[in-house]
Amino acid sequence: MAIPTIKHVRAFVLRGGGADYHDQGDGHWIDDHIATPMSKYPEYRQSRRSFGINVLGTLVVEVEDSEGNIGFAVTTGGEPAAYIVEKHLARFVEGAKVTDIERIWDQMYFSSQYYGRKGLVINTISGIDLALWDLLGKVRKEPVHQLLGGAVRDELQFYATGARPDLAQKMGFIGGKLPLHHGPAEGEEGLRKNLEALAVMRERVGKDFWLMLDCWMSLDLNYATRLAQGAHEFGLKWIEEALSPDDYWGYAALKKAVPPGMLVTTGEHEATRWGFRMLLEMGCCDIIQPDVGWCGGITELIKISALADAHSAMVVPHGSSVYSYHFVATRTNSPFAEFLMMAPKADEVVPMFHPQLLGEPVPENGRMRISKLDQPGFGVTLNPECQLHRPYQH
Ligand SMILES: C[C@H](O)[C@H](O)CC(=O)C(=O)O
Ligand SMILES: [Mg+2]
Repeated sequence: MAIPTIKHVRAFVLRGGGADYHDQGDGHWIDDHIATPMSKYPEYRQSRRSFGINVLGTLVVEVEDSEGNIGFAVTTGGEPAAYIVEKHLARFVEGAKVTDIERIWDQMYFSSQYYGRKGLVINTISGIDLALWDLLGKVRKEPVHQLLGGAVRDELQFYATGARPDLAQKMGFIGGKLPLHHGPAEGEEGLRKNLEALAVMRERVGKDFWLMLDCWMSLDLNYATRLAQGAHEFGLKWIEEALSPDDYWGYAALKKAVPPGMLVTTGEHEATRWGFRMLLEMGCCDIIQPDVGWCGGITELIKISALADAHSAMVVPHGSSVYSYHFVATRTNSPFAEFLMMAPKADEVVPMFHPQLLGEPVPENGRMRISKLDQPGFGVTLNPECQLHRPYQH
């Protein structure tokens, strides 16, 4: 069979939720006084949008081959990412074969290393990489999980992230991860309130349901240690992203300091095999949480996951909807998945990247049959009602 070549790469920007899931309206639980590294400034404490968490918006990458097949993906990155796609990285994609994914990744990464390596540039590379996997799946008429070697289980099991683990329990999820509301600048009273919120939730869900705390990089080592110790009596399963992603030394110390049985997790703002190598070799955590749309895409996640396996660490990707479902299905060291509750009150299951994707599967009773992921590529289409904007062209 002749292998098609890639003819066009296009980058668009979209606003309003979706892959940039922090880009929500007023009153959403995800923007309600959540502890962040900016919480030390009172004026940026109440809302993450106030410091600009949603300035970028969604990046949509489309790749089209010589036979008219189109692969696409969404991630965070917006207009600056669209610029990088069109003005820089497109040259490594156009003209390549649809199977050249590994070489394209290598060229994108090393040609942008002098200004890239992490953050926006790796989000951008991830978006292109996911679009290429989607295209390959469409060309081969196979879902991405089959291209990755096939599913190792019949269904995925999910925990839910959101303000209402008690409702998530009723919806069949195996656990609930609460956002932490108060950072160190809110002192002892804030710490008390954090523990009270956990205690209230434990009371509501009973003793066996998993409860976790997502600290979104907001703490220091001392506070994180005290929070973990205080949370132990309420059966906290894990403390997530307690420290700055750059503080590998702090994570290694935190992992030693938490009560026995409590897990330390992090990695959603980490990128590439080299970043995760730091986390794994320094003994920073029990579970790594790469975001498929931010860590380098599927091509890089394969490497990150193999490294984690060799360190006996679990890989439970952060959010990222279908892009992580197809991966988690194929790995024994990814025993469950995250579902971000994007309903404003976290009281119902809505597709994580709503409204941008059509055909986006959601867990039912906290589970998803792998047969829900059997369409070619990632099995989703762009919602034609979303207004695509193409700010740059090459
Ligand atoms: C709830 C967290 O602050 C964040 O918005 C999502 C996240 O970190 C996670 O799902 O994990
Ligand atoms: Mg998190």
